Amino acid sequence: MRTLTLLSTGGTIATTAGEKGLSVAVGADDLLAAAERVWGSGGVRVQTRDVHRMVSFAESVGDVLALARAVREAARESDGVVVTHGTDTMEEAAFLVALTHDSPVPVAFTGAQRPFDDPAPDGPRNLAAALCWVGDPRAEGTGVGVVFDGNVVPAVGVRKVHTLGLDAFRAPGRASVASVDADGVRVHATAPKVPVLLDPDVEPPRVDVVAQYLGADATGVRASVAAGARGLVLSGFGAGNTTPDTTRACVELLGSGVPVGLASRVGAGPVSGLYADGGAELVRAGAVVMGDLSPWQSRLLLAAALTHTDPRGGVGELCRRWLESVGAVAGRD
Ligand SMILES: NC(=O)C[C@H](N)C(=O)O
Repeated sequence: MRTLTLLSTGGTIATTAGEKGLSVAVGADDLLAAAERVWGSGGVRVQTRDVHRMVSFAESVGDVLALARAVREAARESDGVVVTHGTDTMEEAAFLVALTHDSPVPVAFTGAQRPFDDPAPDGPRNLAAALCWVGDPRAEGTGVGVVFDGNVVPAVGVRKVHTLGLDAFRAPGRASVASVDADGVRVHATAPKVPVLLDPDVEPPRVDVVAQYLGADATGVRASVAAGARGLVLSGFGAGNTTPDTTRACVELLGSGVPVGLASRVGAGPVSGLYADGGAELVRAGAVVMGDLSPWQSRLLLAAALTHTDPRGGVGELCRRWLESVGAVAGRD
């Protein structure tokens, strides 16, 4: 019989209503029992562990690294791993775990938009689908994904696309790997192989995201560096543009050896250095073009790359090769 591991971390899926608002009240065993009422136990054995009990907007990078270590352990002793997690930072947590995951054992993040005690909760069905996916032999070697509202989406490129709707996770411009319903799993596409870039025992350095908005000056850039950021990612306009003040400050930073990643605030599509005095200027100065990754995933990629001492061609080239291998930027040859 296949053995799966369910790791619970909290999130709305595990919350109930109280006087002050929703708070985490339920652990892995109760979540599993609710999921098994959806389609039964599926002939697999599921072992459970509560890693922590938090809403995901309160998690730190250190908390997610502790989760990555729990996933590593679980992958050694089971055929598939499911993580229940808050949706607010699921796209970052799943991505960070994907950067550390070096096993063919599939990992699925899932959660809910409605609390555990909602009269029509989505959590049990999402969890049932996630267990069904990682318990399917065709999931082996597909890495880390997010299973939500019946879709299986790879962690790389995934975004939360709705604040409250049930169909809350997509990777715009990328295919779903599979779908899951009461009939079982339908496989649609091959998941990209994700090269390991981060040791989960190593805390990466601080990398900040700097937002762009009409008339933004360079205060955010300067404040981040003053606060100790070893790299920055710009959440740029459109295909990756920045205000003149931001461009000037970042060109200066790049000149002094601080890596700057270029991403977009748009929500879909790749960035490209097109405009003089905007993205083109930054790319000429050596900014790392983050392809279609969100600023939040880009920031974790750059932080992970910075844990490597003197990588061949530098940190920017390490990111570029990684982005190319997961299909986030176009290949050179
Ligand atoms: N739907 C959710 O899970 C949102 C919740 N605030 C969380 O991220 O923990």
